Amino acid sequence: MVDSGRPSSGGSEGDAAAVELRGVAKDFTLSRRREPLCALDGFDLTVARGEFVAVLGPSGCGKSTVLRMIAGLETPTSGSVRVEGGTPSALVAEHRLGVAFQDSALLPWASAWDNVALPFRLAGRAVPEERIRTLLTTVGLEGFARARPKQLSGGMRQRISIARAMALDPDVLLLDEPFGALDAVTRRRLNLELGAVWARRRTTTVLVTHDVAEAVLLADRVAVMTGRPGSLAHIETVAAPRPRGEDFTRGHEFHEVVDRLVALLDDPSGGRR
Ligand SMILES: Nc1ncnc2c1ncn2[C@@H]1O[C@H](COP(=O)(O)OP(=O)(O)OP(=O)(O)O)[C@@H](O)[C@H]1O
Repeated sequence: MVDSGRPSSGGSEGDAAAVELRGVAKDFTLSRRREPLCALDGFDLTVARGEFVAVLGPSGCGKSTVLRMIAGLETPTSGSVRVEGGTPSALVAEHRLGVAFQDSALLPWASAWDNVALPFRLAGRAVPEERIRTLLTTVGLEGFARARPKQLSGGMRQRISIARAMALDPDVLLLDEPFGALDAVTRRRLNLELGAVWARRRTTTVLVTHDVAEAVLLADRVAVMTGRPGSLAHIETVAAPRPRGEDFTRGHEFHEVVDRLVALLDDPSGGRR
């Protein structure tokens, strides 16, 4: 099922790259008196079209910065970030990028329905009622279309965020700890649901997470970063068929990969070779 490998950043040859970061460095200037903080240095990652890649790494290694660069919210200090062959901002301008972050704010005064419909309105498109209904059903909220966020649980709100990120059927979906604030049981259930939803559409996805089991359950490949300044330490291919359910998470191969990745993350060298 698995194939642990050297940190080659790419999918197999011939795959069309949906996301490509090459030699990316990012320095943050905190104040004029202090040295810039080097968050990333020489970071490479290639995500093939239709691939699900999870990014793991020690706290502060630059995972969110990577995602924010793919989303066009940060620019690299050096190196290049290409998404679907163009710049992230070009993809954003065409509404082809879906983003769900842990703190993705839902409109508090709007219903679940209106929150999921928001991307259509922002793109100046007619709201296709059937599509909104399907999205709400997909994330298990068909009975809550009229509920406002404060009437819903944290898990339900995260499902709305994910439905909203998928609303325009984006070319690339970016998920930053989307279930980070949830209890372990809810998180596990949503992981299984997201895996099932993803297996139907296979949207190119990059997920940032601290949860090794979540990464192995959901991803085709898991990228492990070094400590700050972050670079790619290791790529793990998870070749198990989809959809992956409880059987997969109970199998010894799943636990073998999880253990290997946990050991890498525990390595005080941060996985540097
Ligand atoms: N806008 C910013 N200005 C200054 N420093 C920043 C900024 N954004 C991130 N950093 C710094 O860059 C480093 C990487 O941050 P980032 O949030 O990408 O890490 P992370 O791996 O996602 O962390 P965590 O796992 O703890 O969420 C951190 O040291 C952080 O303090």
